Parts: sequence; C-alpha cells; structure tokens
Amino acid sequence: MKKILVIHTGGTISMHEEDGQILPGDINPMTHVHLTSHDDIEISSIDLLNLPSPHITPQHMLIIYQELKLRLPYFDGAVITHGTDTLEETAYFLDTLALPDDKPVVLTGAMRSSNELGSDGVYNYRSALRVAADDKAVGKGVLVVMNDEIHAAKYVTKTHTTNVSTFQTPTHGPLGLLTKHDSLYFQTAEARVRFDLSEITGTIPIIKAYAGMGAGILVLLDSEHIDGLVIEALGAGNLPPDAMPYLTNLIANGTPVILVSRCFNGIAEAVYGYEGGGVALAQAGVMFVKELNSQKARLKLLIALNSGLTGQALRAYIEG
Ligand SMILES: NC(=O)C[C@H](N)C(=O)O
Repeated sequence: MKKILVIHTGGTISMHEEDGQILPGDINPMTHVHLTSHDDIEISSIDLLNLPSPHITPQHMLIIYQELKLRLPYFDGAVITHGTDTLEETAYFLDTLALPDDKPVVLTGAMRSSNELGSDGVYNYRSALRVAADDKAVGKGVLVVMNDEIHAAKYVTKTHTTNVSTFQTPTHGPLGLLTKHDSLYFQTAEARVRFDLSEITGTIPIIKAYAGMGAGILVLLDSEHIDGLVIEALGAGNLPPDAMPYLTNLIANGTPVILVSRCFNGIAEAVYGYEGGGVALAQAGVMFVKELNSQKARLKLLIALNSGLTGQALRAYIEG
C-alpha cells in the first residue's frame, strides 16, 4: 500500500464552472474520486489553495514547496492538482527547489470541468496517483501527468487553449507514457542544481521581440524598478538594433538580462555578428538560456537571484 499526499490548489480540475463562473462553496469533486481495488494507494489530501491558476504567484508556489517539504517524509509520493494555465510554472518551480528526489511529485489538472461532458479531471487525477505511487517514477524529478502522458517539469508546456492533449514537450517528447495497466519511461531526469528558499521576491518582466521593435516598453524599464529582464528574442537569439542601447544600459547598471528564443523548438545561441545579432548581445552581457520558454527562464532567474547568485556564478547557472 503506497501512501500518497494530495495537495489541491484549485483550477478547473477542482471546480464546477458554469459558463466560466466558479460556483461559490464548491465541494472539490476530486474528493469524491473512488479508486478501484487494484489502486493499492492510501490518499491523504488537503485543500491548500482554492485558486484559478492565473491567480497563482511564486509566493503561492513557495507555500506549496514548504507544505511538500514538511509532509513528504511521511509519504511515498505526492500529487498536486492545479489549474493548467500556470501549471508548468509551478512544476518547474518545484523541480528547481530542494525536494527529495526519492519521492515522486506529480502535477495534474483538467481542461474540462467536472460538470462538462467528457471531463478529463478524474481520469488525470487517477493517472497522477498511479505515477506518484509507481517505483519507476522515483528519481525522475517533478512530473506533469495529463492525457496518459508523463512529462518532465523542465520542458512541458501548455500548447492548446482547450484541447485535453494540451500539454506537450517540444523536441524531447514526453518522459513516459501510461498504458491501461502499466507505465513506460523513455528518458531519465537531468541532473540539476536545486535550491532551498524561504522567501521569493523580485520583479522580472518578460519582453517579446517583434519585427520593427524599437525602444517601446524598454524605455520604461530601469534598474531601480526591475531586478532582471527576460527577452523572448527572434530566431536563434537576435533583436532589432533599436533595442540594444536599453539592454546595455540595464546591464551596465547591474540588472541581469537573459534571453530565450520565441521559437518553439531549438536552442538560443550567439550566431550572428550584425547589430542586434546574438554575438553582439552576448558581448553586451546578455545571458542565453538553453531550452526553457520565457516563463520558466524567468523563474530560473528569480530563484537564482533569491538564492544569492551573482556575477559569474549567476552566469554559469543561467547558461548551464
Ligand atoms: N483548465 C484550467 O485549469 C484552466 C483554468 N483557467 C486554470 O488555470 O485555473
């Protein structure tokens, strides 16, 4: 019998949504899920939060982390039910913090609320419980289980506004799959630095590049008001030249600027030497992040700054 901790945080999986309205006083429908006899699982669940996930902040993610740290020693694994809009960010946040690697932590959600025809909540919830109780999931890092797929927290992202197969992992594909009675794993988790945090603060906006991008909002950003900046750059890592002076000014004033590509696949790297090209950006001190989307790169920088990383140590971590 495996003992699984379940932490509910809200989202469509936990609520009846009538025409987008969340009915007051909703009883979490996941508390009514009856496991079959072959689910050799004992559940202990808590309603830690009750939020649509657009309301989830890094401070809420830290609360979930602290709850897991406190309770995981008494369980074999954990499931977190969460809204899908920011689920990938909470998963990445938890995967970057110092949770024990020998206890599977699985996030799941639903694209259809429990009162909708073909709701996927109960199915995903049971799948997540199966993975959290599965010895094969140990040492795989924080996982996202949706629609029979098992994804690594680092890479998974929400790709479709309404489809139940919305969570996908570009380039690498899922870490594993759930079959009717088993699970298959194709990849292992990557070694990574994990941090222990007691607080999380900081302002790190994300700016998306576009053709003809000039100063735009960059002119409003200064080192007194932001702690870092994430740029979703063009192609392999390039920007229109008019953006350059604002970035070099931020860097000169000690504000870290990190870069990802707005492309869905591939790795941002310094390729082109023309003004605004990746080579010029790297020479100006912009840090290139490998394989993360902008929302996760932002959390990577936020966690690093709250862990006290600066200078070369910060660069080595961000670009590692
Ligand atoms: N399917 C969902 O859970 C979407 C919802 N808006 C949320 O993220 O809370």
